[in-house]
Amino acid sequence: MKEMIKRLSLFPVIAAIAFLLIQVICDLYIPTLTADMVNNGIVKGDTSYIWQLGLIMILISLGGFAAALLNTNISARISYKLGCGLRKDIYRNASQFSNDEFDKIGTSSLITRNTNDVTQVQNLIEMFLKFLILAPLYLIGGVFMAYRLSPSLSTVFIIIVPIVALAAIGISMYANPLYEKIQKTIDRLNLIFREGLNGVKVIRAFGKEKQEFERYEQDNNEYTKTSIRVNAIIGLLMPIMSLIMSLATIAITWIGGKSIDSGNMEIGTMMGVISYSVQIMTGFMLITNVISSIPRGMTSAKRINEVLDMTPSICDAKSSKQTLGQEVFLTFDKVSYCYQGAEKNAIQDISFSVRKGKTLAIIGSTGSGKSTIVNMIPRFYDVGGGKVLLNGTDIRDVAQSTLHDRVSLIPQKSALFFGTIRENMQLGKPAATDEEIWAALETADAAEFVNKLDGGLDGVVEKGGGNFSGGQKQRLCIARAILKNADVYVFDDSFSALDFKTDAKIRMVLKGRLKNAVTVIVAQRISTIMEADKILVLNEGKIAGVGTHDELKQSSEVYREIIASQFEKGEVA
Ligand SMILES: Nc1ncnc2c1ncn2[C@@H]1O[C@H](COP(=O)(O)OP(=O)(O)OP(=O)(O)O)[C@@H](O)[C@H]1O
Repeated sequence: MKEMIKRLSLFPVIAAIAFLLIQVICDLYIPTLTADMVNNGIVKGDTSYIWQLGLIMILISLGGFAAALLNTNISARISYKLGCGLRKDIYRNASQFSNDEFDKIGTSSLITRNTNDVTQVQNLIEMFLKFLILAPLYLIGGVFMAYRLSPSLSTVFIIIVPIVALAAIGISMYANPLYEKIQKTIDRLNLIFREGLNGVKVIRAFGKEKQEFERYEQDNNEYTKTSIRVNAIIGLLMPIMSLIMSLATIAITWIGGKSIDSGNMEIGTMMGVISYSVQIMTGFMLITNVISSIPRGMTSAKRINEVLDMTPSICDAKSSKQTLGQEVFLTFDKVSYCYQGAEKNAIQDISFSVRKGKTLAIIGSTGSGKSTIVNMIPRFYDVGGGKVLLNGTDIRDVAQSTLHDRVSLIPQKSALFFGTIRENMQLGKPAATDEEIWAALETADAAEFVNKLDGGLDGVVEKGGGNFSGGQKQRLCIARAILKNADVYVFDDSFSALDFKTDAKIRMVLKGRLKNAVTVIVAQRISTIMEADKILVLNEGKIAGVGTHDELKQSSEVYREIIASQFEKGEVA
């Protein structure tokens, strides 16, 4: 929470607290004036004193009202600005994360932290500025003012206030871990809900709706059970406080009544002390209302700090050279990588080199490490051993922005964004003209269907490209990637949704267009890669063969098995 408080601007906080103090002083002064009015005005029948004091009381009440309004306004501004800053920083930090950090925290948890957790912290700060300071001031101020009126009557408060305060602290400490559990369950609920919505078609196709619903229901019940438990504990506070304060009021009336009887106390004094008991009670009520926000807000602050303190494992070295060599070539030199928590390397001792104008193809069974290799090229993961060199320079010695400028990646999963075709294409080259975009679409065999869209380049792309078929999405992604002027073009299984004819047609046009760059193609189909200058055959993360199609047919058993399996399916022409 300290880190959250450090983010607040000093002046508005001081202003909010100052107005709060004015409000409390005004509120606390009223019972003393009431006692004075009863003892010296009403009992003695002094009308002018009653008018005079009445006017002062009205002015003080109005002052307290104005101060409360200003405090509320400033507190809301402070807390909303804090929330805005936190969301911005979480977004900025998370956008620097490498895949390792995303794997560690999880996308769903990041979303919960950026929404729910920020709101909890925001609420706590607002409550803190409005009530959390007010409550102890009412308590301490009320006891102090009551003591000034009657030391004997206020001994009742001196005994009960610490008891109730200790009960509140104890209950809050007990609730703290339960709030942590609640936040984690919300993370899981979000994860299952998100997965369920994204994969709704698969779930239906496999008839797994019931199992998925049960998985969700289990966490949902857990969340409800824990929330009910927390509320039952926190809910104890209010009745306990009410009971104690009622007993206190009875004690004050009894002791006060006896003192008035024996002529040792005036009636106004007892009325004043009872008014202070109401204010002390209000202080406790405020604490009760906000006490649940404290552990919840603190848990959320901890979760937010985890994201803000997380330094991306992949960052620019201080010695980052800003330039790459002029001669275009890509080299992997004995590269190995092991995913976090995995028992063995996903890829092991991978070495190859490809020059400008040449195509390297990577083939292998699922899970053999193809995507892992291509993710190393833009440094989405850093090598565990060995090195990756672009144009002769170790990519870790280059600023990431320079590297990303020179690498164009078409990921396995087509990523299109809500907007227009033009906006999506311009991600590849922000200043691309319509002619350039049409030329790229032509190369990717996408011009024809884009032409038929209402609005052409202004045609709408729905979220995730939902209004296009799998093959159309892949073609749009290819067009976007080749618009970018890069040294390396990486196609990670980007032709899989295309029919054989379109696949061959696009690859032929691409060969001419990308003649000044290195092309890396990952594919499952032999027909997609058989014309490549060099084919890398992967098996369980290791190289099982390197060569051209004809060479591998002779030398690689794994390659022959892949060909045989595809002949059986009739996939190889
Ligand atoms: N984020 C990850 N965390 C842990 N292990 C992973 C992760 N991503 C991949 N792996 C593991 O690394 C190995 C290689 O995976 P990779 O995705 O590179 O294979 P692939 O050849 O591209 O597979 P596919 O053809 O199915 O896409 C697999 O055993 C996989 O289970």
